[in-house]
Amino acid sequence: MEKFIVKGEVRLNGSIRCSGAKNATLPIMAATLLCSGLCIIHNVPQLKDIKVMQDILSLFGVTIKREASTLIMDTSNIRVSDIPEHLMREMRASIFLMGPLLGRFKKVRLSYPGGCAIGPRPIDLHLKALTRIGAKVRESFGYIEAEAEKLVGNEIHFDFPSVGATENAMMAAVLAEGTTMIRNAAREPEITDLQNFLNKMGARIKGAGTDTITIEGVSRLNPAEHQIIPDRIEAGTFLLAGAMTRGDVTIENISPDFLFSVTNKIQEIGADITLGPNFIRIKADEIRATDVKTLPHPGFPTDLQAPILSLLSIAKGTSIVTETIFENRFKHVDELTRMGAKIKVEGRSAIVRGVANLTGAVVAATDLRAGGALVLAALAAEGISEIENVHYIDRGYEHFERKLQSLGADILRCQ
Ligand SMILES: CC(=O)N[C@H]1[C@@H](OP(=O)(O)OP(=O)(O)OC[C@H]2O[C@@H](n3ccc(=O)[nH]c3=O)[C@H](O)[C@@H]2O)O[C@H](CO)[C@@H](O)[C@@H]1O
Ligand SMILES: C=C(OP(=O)(O)O)C(=O)O
Repeated sequence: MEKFIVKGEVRLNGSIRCSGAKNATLPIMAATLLCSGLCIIHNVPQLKDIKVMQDILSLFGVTIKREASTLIMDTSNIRVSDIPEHLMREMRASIFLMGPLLGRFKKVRLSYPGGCAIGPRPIDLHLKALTRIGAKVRESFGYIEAEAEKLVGNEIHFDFPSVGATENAMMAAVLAEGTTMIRNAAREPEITDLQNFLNKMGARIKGAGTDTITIEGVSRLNPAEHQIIPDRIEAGTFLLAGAMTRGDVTIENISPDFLFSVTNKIQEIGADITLGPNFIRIKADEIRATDVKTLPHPGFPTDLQAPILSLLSIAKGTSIVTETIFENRFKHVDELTRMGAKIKVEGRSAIVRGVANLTGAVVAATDLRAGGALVLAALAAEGISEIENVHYIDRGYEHFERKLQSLGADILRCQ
């Protein structure tokens, strides 16, 4: 198992280029199953989750070639297939296969998706949405089967704006007869990216980015070429790394619009933020405590809760971080405590008493963003830290240590 060795207390300095967004790429890759022909997807990050999606799609007869950050995906010879349970379990995003397969073949059978252990992650909203447009869903022996003679547009109202359920509903409804309206839809930028890709394929979707999405069904979709949006979570993590090390870091190739909730928070705690048309720069010195509550977009993203908790652990004063999206997303707290952080979890909140210094320790990533958060803590800590379970970090941060090294960090990957 690989680990990172980090020597802390180096101020990060310089600029990095933001990679393409994992959470936009995964549903878009799944959406290529909706057409027959050659789709070209640019700005695809090299990540473990993307490789798993490639493996799953190749079972369906999709041939995929990577040229640098471009995927050339040929869906001309798709066949229906089962997805082995071990691949479904690899990541949450395997559930994205459901919408497109149902849309295209009117039938899908798969087991429950896996993914990071950050609390229960039911798929009831996905299934309800598919049922609303005519699918009959059966769940038995750990498998879900959905089929429909035809899919028919309808109103879907989500009790909660689930990102994945909104995306699955969009991908199933594009080939339905008539119009589907999704209310209380999630508003994340990745949903707008999916809408843009599907529309390039010939879909008629509008409203992504708002809480109401309208999909006028069409009879077929064509292959398309698309550029994935930048990864706002990666950008946010590097901004927080800049603040954590009292550094001066510029993230290039990122639209500040994606990150207002994060840049506002960072300003609130005393760092200087410069927003450009296509970049964000952070300069930080002393950091003050603040309260943070995760919310669906445009609120503060849950995927940056762990990284900002690391930062607040060395802020001046006491902060309260409340996680409202996932029930069990504070596993990094025990590890941060080993590094000298003073954090107490009470229900859905973490009370963080800022300390002057963290100290290096051997810690283990418990999930993707928890792993990112521990690296951030190690960058600021006195002495040397070892971060185990790097495979979680590789799920979602492209060339993480290389990018940090380019900013001056002393970080090495080893066995
Ligand atoms: C691949 C991907 O894009 N992952 C992101 C996506 O995950 P994901 O799509 O899984 O997140 P959701 O928005 O669906 O989940 C949010 C909340 O809704 C609940 N829920 C969801 C679906 C459902 O059928 N029933 C239900 O109760 C979940 O348990 C969770 O408490 O959005 C999350 C919230 O921004 C991010 O943290 C993940 O990085
Ligand atoms: C939780 C995440 O991803 P997933 O939904 O794929 O588990 C994440 O990207 O932080």
